[in-house]
Amino acid sequence: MQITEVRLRHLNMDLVAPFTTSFGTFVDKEFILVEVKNGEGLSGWAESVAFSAPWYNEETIKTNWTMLEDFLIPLVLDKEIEHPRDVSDMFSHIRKNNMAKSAIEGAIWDLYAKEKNIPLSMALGGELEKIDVGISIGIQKTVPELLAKIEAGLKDGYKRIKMKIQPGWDVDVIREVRNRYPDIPIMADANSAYRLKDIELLKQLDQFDLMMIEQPLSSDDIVDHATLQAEIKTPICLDESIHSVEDARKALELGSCKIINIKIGRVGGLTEAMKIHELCKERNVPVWCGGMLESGVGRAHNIALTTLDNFTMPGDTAASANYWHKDIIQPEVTVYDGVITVPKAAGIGYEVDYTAVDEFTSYSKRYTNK
Ligand SMILES: O=C(O)CCC(=O)c1ccccc1C(=O)O
Ligand SMILES: [Mg+2]
Repeated sequence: MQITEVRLRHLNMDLVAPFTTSFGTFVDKEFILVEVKNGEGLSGWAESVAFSAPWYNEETIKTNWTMLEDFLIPLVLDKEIEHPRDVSDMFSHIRKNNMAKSAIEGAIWDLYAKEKNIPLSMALGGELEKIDVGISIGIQKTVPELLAKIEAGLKDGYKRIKMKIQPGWDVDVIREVRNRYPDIPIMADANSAYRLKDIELLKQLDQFDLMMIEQPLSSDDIVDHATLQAEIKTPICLDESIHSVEDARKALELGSCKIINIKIGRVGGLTEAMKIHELCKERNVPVWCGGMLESGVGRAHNIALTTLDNFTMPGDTAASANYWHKDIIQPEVTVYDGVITVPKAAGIGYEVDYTAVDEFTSYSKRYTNK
């Protein structure tokens, strides 16, 4: 396959409600949408999940744009690409910048699947036709507001409730949630808000029968997490700490976690995500697909990846309407009883709505060698 043109667009979409994590609050989502074209009029799509500020990882929209423009696009434009799985090797001499790499690699996977006229899920080797999803609920101002959000999530049928925690919004809040809902699957995501010195507090979480605690300690740590995991019963799930299959191997060998959250952008693309999935499958470690408040395009990629058979825990890919007044794909992602039916159309399986894309685009740029 050959990419003859790349188009980057900068979009900004308002969230239906603010989303607060231990590192900050989102009221809208700025992101880069990548479109790669071949000579036959087909387009492949993906989005960068980098945020406007470097508060989840070191990447930002601007660093991603620069990496794409200066390094990554020139490496793929007009090059003969035998298979999208080769793209990550073409980028291997460029350090880090995983979200930038993933944005173009994902678009090439979509284009490849469209050229073959098969769904992206099939191109990845995924077989599930329906996937289970949960919902991620941000830090709220009050416990009643949190309980109301949980109630709504349960009513929509989401298969598990993830609540964000941070110092001051943790043990007491989870206790109230547990008292109100003794049996539901709950997990907590700290986004690296604690340190090993908080171990006594973290041990208290064991009483609530949580499915897991996600990324309690530093975003670059796997050593202290191993110490913590040895001291608590609740499974630790790593998110921020895992950037590659090598990171995953080391974390599993150290005993730093029992579950891994796979985010395509964080690990540099679908090919690396599949490698982590494979490693975890060999070692009987369950994985699930994390979310980054994606538009429908990123959501579609998450859905395709989740069709691989070791994605045995519900992911964060909730319905479009949970985030957006209007999404940029047709149809939007819908969830019934906590289940998404995997689309069967070619590529990402949803049509990108150019009118909606234009509405949210503040600037764009075309790259060709001509
Ligand atoms: O609903 C989603 O897309 C996931 C929400 C979420 O938990 C999240 C949102 C923004 C940044 C990091 C995270 C995370 O999983 O840690
Ligand atoms: Mg997380």
